[in-house]
Amino acid sequence: MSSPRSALLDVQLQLTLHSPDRSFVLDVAFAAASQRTALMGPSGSGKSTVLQAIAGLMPSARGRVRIGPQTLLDSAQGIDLRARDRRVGVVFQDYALFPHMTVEQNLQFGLQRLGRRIDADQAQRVDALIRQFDLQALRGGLPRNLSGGQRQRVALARALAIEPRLLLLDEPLSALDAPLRKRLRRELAEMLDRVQVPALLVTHDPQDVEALAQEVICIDNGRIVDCNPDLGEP
Ligand SMILES: Nc1ncnc2c1ncn2[C@@H]1O[C@H](COP(=O)(O)OP(=O)(O)OP(=O)(O)O)[C@@H](O)[C@H]1O
Repeated sequence: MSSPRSALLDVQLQLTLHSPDRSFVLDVAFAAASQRTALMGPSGSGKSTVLQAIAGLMPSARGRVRIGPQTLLDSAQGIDLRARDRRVGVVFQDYALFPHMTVEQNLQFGLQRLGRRIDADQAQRVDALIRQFDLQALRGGLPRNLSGGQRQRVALARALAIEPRLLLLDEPLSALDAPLRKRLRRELAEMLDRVQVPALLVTHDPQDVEALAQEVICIDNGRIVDCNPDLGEP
């Protein structure tokens, strides 16, 4: 498949996951031109696997991943950047904050190289994110003492600390109850507008798509499918 020149995100991935009793084959190709794209599909269809492969967390993935002009993976050309070098920020379903680290340490984590302290520019960036996401009063607190909304802000700020080329959000609202979900959906939309980093967002919820995405890609059983299949009605 050729990649449209205007694509922000150009993805073509093949991989197989094996367990003793079954295998799952993922074979997808899609391009997204929008700043915010939703990836929708039923449970088990491969959404998280796509995000992990884009982030470089699936070593067996083959194919191609480009963000604008940057190639992160091109198996035909022998390019396969390590996860750290891809500069892809991930917000996991349950936020995956490090429980023993403070808010500030969570934000610093992605910037640290083994055994080294972060430099002055990086510390400034963390400070700016703490201000931007209104986390000043919480910077020394531990994740277990934060509300769902505060955790979401920390997770997003942490993903942005690495100055990502792309943000991947894996069901960022699914851990929340309905009223909070509604409020945080709005806040997330505003935050994503503000940060101006392209985002690919996994969700099951059409309301998330409406509020957060300009384009939708649908996946089923490891394949890209038509989001609005023609039902053959007159
Ligand atoms: N090691 C493995 N061996 C075989 N199949 C696996 C393995 N790991 C995951 N799978 C399967 O891969 C498929 C895709 O999983 P994935 O987590 O990407 O789905 P998903 O669309 O994100 O689902 P959900 O919406 O429930 O989070 C699932 O059917 C899952 O059972």
